This record gives sequence, C-alpha cells and structure tokens, in this order.
Amino acid sequence: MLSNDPLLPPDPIRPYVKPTPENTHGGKTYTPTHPGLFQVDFGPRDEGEYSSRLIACRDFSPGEIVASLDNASLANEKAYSSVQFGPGVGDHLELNSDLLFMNHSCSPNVMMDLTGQAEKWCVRALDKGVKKGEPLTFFYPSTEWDMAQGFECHCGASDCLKTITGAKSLSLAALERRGGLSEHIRMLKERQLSSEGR
Ligand SMILES: C[S@@+](CC[C@H](N)C(=O)[O-])C[C@H]1O[C@@H](n2cnc3c(N)ncnc32)[C@H](O)[C@@H]1O
Repeated sequence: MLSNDPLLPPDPIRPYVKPTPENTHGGKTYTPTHPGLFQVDFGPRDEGEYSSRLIACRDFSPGEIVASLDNASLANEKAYSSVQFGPGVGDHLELNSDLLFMNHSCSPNVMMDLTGQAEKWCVRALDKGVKKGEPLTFFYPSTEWDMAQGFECHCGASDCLKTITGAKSLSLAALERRGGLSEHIRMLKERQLSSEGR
C-alpha cells in the first residue's frame, strides 16, 4: 500500500526476504540488515518458529534506540510477522528487516516505541538494558490487541503468561507491568473496560 501520510509508515526502501537456513545455505550467505547491532540466530533446525532469535551484537543502555523502523511498510493484513501501530483494524506494519526475528518475552528487554510520527518509530531498550549476546525480545501484547496467531509462550520468565494471544485478554495491570505499553493498546483497553462498565 502506498503511504504519503507522515503519520503512517512509509513505503519500504529496501526489499526484505526473510532469511532461512534453506535460502542462505545454512546461514553461510545470510547478510544481517543491521550489522554491528544485531543478527539472526537460526537455532536448531526443525524446532519451530521460537528457535530462531535476534541476538544483540553490542550492549544497549536503558532507553537507547536499538534501531529505527525506517524500512517498515503498511501490512496488507494482520499476520504473525506484523506489528500493530494504532487502534484501527488496518493499523499494522511489516518491519522488512531482521527485526522480524524479535521473539516475544514476558520479561522483555526492548519495546516498540511508536510515539509521534512514523519516521521516529523505533525499537528502544527497556530499563534493564541489553547485553551483547542476549536475544532482543519485546512483549507482543504491548502492541498487539488480538493477534493473528497466538502461541504457547516458551520465554521461561518466572512470571510467564503461558498463552499469548494479545492485549485483549489481559488486564491493564498485567500489560503495564511489562514496560513499553503502546498508547493505542492503552486506549483500546480503556475502551474495553468502559464498555464492560468497569
Ligand atoms: C515474528 S515471529 C518471531 C521470530 C520467529 N522466531 C521466526 O523465526 O519467525 C513470531 C512467532 O515466533 C514464535 N514466538 C515468538 N516468541 C515466542 C515465545 N516466547 N514462545 C513461543 N513462540 C514464540 C511464535 O510462533 C510467533 O508467532
């Protein structure tokens, strides 16, 4: 979809094909989209989508920008790979970069910062910061209201929510506790609570 609205993500500048062990000769021809910042770890084969991860190539201090979403584009439809940026049914984007490989964690180390104009949107380190070699993870319900594809969470956090389907089924307190809650999710949750008379 074409977008000239500064509030919407621009068209992707660079095409992105999701790298896999199959299309990169077992990772040998994989070229990171953000060299020096993070790179994909494909993990063991045949262990499902959670085995691939995005690994930090350096430390990031609390609040530091890890990467801008400068190659993101409007998604044609909500998908396992899309990120919700607003309250509308069509408010989803595709990241078109290795950021796609960020897994969910119930104790995340980064957030999607979707405040202000689309050109400023970024992935930002949360308060605990990120150490080189750690997987970059964000709390998917901080941006996703009702996910296209829910899953059983394997993050291993002591307060793991176990089943991740989006913010719709979580309390505001549970959402706020993880850090990085997007404004559109807060708005949808407040709307849901008031429609239920709570
Ligand atoms: C955008 S992908 C994230 C990258 C993923 N590793 C991949 O290779 O596509 C989202 C999918 O990864 C898997 N995933 C991410 N975080 C997970 C977690 N904490 N536990 C289990 N599966 C997870 C789920 O299948 C989810 O639909």
